[in-house]
Amino acid sequence: MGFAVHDASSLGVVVEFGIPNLVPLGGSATYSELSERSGLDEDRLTRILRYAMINFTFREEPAVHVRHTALSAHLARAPASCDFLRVLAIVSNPGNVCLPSALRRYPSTQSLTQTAHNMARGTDDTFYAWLEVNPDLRDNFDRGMEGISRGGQRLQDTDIRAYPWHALPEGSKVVDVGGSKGHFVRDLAELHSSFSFVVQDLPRVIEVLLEENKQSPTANVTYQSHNFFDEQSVSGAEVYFLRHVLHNHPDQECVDILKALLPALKSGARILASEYIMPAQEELILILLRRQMDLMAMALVNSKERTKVEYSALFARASPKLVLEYIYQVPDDPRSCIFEAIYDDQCG
Ligand SMILES: C[S@@+](CC[C@H](N)C(=O)[O-])C[C@H]1O[C@@H](n2cnc3c(N)ncnc32)[C@H](O)[C@@H]1O
Repeated sequence: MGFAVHDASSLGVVVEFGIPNLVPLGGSATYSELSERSGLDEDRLTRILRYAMINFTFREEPAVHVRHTALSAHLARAPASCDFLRVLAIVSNPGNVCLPSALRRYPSTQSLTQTAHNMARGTDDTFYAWLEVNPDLRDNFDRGMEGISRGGQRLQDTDIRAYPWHALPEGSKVVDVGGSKGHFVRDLAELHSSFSFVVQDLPRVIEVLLEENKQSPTANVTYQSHNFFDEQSVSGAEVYFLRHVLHNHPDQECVDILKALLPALKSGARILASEYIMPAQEELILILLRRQMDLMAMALVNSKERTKVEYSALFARASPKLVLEYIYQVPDDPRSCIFEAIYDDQCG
């Protein structure tokens, strides 16, 4: 287990150098051909791939000829999965491996700047502030968020199916707070043409989005730079959607993010928080994945994956007027759920 870091590092090299797409799906390529195509020297490439083969990623048959397995062929066919794996490899895992020394230095802190990420990168910036000043890594991260949502372990289809979007009034406004590349909102916009959508994120993300969507803008989607710790700038929307935002923050910051929404809420407005939930009991593999995500949240942002009860408590701390109405799930994804809190100005 101590060496398992190289499961991740070898997989990281495979996706970083785009090896899945360099091996023909119906044939083979030699190490020397792959070295030439990828630009990685043959000796290192061979050793990396032979390690990856132990994890059933590629196989060698006959000697020095590399072929696909089901796993490597999946990577060739699913660029979205590779985008997310690249985030793990390039952005997250340097922080993940620093967890032991970070906890030795900071054994009990909730500070966003005393994390394994800070130790790994030698920076005093929070994870997201650091991404803002590293544009290549920022782009890599944003593509990965779209990748995990479109082809990875956190499909946004779950959010589209779990919540009764059709029951919202015609012409509803939905604000996707921390919406990254707007991938969720653009899919939802296709299904609900009467709604209008605002995607909010940090300036660097929105700059890139505006540029990318210049040619073919989606009619009812707009993009806006907004720091979600500041007072919400779009008032009177029907829905404020936070997908995978709270799990990146310690409790107090989550409460601050929710409180920053309050001045914009009309009575009946909904805050929807879509998150993984830490199960009480589940299949072993699902628990492992949740535990892995939980430790990554600890390593990068001093946060945690929370149980349903812990998420519910965050709404109550933000305001007694936020009434947790319902928790939505789809039967085929017990890992994810959408918490719906409705703002009731008569409460509290
Ligand atoms: C884990 S990603 C989730 C992205 C998207 N909601 C999804 O589900 O794919 C968290 C997002 O929050 C954004 N974010 C982080 N800090 C922020 C802040 N202070 N204000 C606004 N957005 C922020 C990040 O840039 C990132 O896009």
